[in-house]
Amino acid sequence: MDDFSMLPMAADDDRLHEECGVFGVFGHDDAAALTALGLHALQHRGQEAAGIAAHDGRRFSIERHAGLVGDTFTRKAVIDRLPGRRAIGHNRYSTTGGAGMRNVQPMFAEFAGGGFAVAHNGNLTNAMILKRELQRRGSLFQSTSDTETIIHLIATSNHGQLLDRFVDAIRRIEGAYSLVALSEKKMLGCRDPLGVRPLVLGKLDEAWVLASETCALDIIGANYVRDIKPGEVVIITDEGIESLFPFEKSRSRFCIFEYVYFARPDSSVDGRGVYAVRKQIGAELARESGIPADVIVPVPDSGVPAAIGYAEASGIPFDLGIIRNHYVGRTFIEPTDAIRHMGVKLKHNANMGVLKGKRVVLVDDSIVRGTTSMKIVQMVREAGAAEVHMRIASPPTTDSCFYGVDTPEKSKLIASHMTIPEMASYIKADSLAFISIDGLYRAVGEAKRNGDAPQFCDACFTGDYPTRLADYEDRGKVQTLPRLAEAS
Ligand SMILES: O=P(O)(O)OC[C@H]1O[C@H](OP(=O)(O)OP(=O)(O)O)[C@H](O)[C@@H]1O
Ligand SMILES: NC(=O)CC[C@H](N)C(=O)O
Ligand code: SF4
Ligand SMILES: [Mg+2]
Repeated sequence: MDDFSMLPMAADDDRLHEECGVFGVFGHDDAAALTALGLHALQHRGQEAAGIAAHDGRRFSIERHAGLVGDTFTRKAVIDRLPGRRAIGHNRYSTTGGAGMRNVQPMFAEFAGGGFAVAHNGNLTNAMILKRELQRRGSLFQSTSDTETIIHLIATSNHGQLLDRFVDAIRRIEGAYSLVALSEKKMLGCRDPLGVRPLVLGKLDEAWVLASETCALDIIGANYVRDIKPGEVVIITDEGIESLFPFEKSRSRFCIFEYVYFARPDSSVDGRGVYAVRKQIGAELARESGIPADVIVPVPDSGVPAAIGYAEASGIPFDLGIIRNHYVGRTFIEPTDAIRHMGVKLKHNANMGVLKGKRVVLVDDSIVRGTTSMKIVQMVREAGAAEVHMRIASPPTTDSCFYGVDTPEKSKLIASHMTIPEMASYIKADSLAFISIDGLYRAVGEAKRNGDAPQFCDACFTGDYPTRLADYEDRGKVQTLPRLAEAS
């Protein structure tokens, strides 16, 4: 069997998966409890497992558990096992390596100079190549996650001080990473040179806070200070905060899909409110591909802000024609194929009174495999709609993500092998339109996409990857089989 355990995993089901959330607090008596709250606010970024590592000035403690933050970290006994004024945490949705406990973060290592815990959002694109090289030199990997590579690069660095070793390690990794790490004396935060994944700095009284998104600052009442810059390493100690910029300056390529789908609408990235951007995408979409209709209906939850923007710009009333069941867990187990095909009905149901006899425009953020749209169009028709038009708040998803978002492989992306009219007939919509790539850029405040130097990562819509994909290009070569069976 070919092993691609160190390559991003292809999602087995029909939805886009989240990525990960990271959080850290330095200098607060309730560091672990605040971290649990921060992770709870970031729960949308990963639901497989959660973990917290804390340091009390003498020792580290760590708790890692499968499932949601609230399943474990609301228990006083668990928080009591995480003493200290410093803590970091992680919500995981795996992109490299299975979902088993040995891959759950934060990862912890004992170096000659002391303990080190690290939490990673993103995905490394050369982790497998580095892993092979490190193993040949004697490194013993405990997991199959890309993140562990960073630990071995630090351990085997020729530099002396931990910070120099850390910088040496991040200079060798490629791809996307927002990291939060804890050493004996410091909390580190860092973003890859292109700043693909988000990371913000906040302050709560005297304590420093790092978080994937501003909504995690809000939950604990911390003030937003600023976004960590692409390629920046922040070093937080009892003496204060310092920054290093160990990379050559390059243009930022933040993930544009964070604005479309991943980030929480109440978060801001680089001063742009995610909710406002989503509404603007809807407005652009209405201008680009408006159609006479009676009602604008979002596919909840992720389609809601774009549908509001579409309705405002088109002057057509917005209404909730589809109701979502919030108790369907994101990892709901559908035991048989027949039941699996009913999947969307478990989550969405038509609100007949709003749809009957109406010309309906459905607004969703994206089409990945087409499963959701096909089922929703059918459901809306069965509820008596006269016409069903689908409008999508992102360009067609033609390519997989290698930077921390678990998309299916390219061949499973409907837009990789169908034209828009073919997709329209596949999902049985009366019409289908996607926002243009320039329309999307306008919605985030740019005049248009700069083809020579794109302002964002938009590779899943353009195939224009901002970094080399070394492991992917190398995938035909010898693979390292995981020796230990693990949950996938
Ligand atoms: O074309 P498909 O393969 O069906 O995938 C596309 C759907 O997946 C996502 O929603 P999801 O159901 O993941 O979650 P949400 O509730 O956050 O919108 C996205 O918002 C689309 O609705
Ligand atoms: N989605 C993510 O950001 C995952 C982080 C890391 N690549 C892992 O698989 O654990
Ligand atoms: S490929 Fe798409 S989802 Fe992945 S980082 Fe780039 S824009 Fe974001
Ligand atoms: Mg959705």
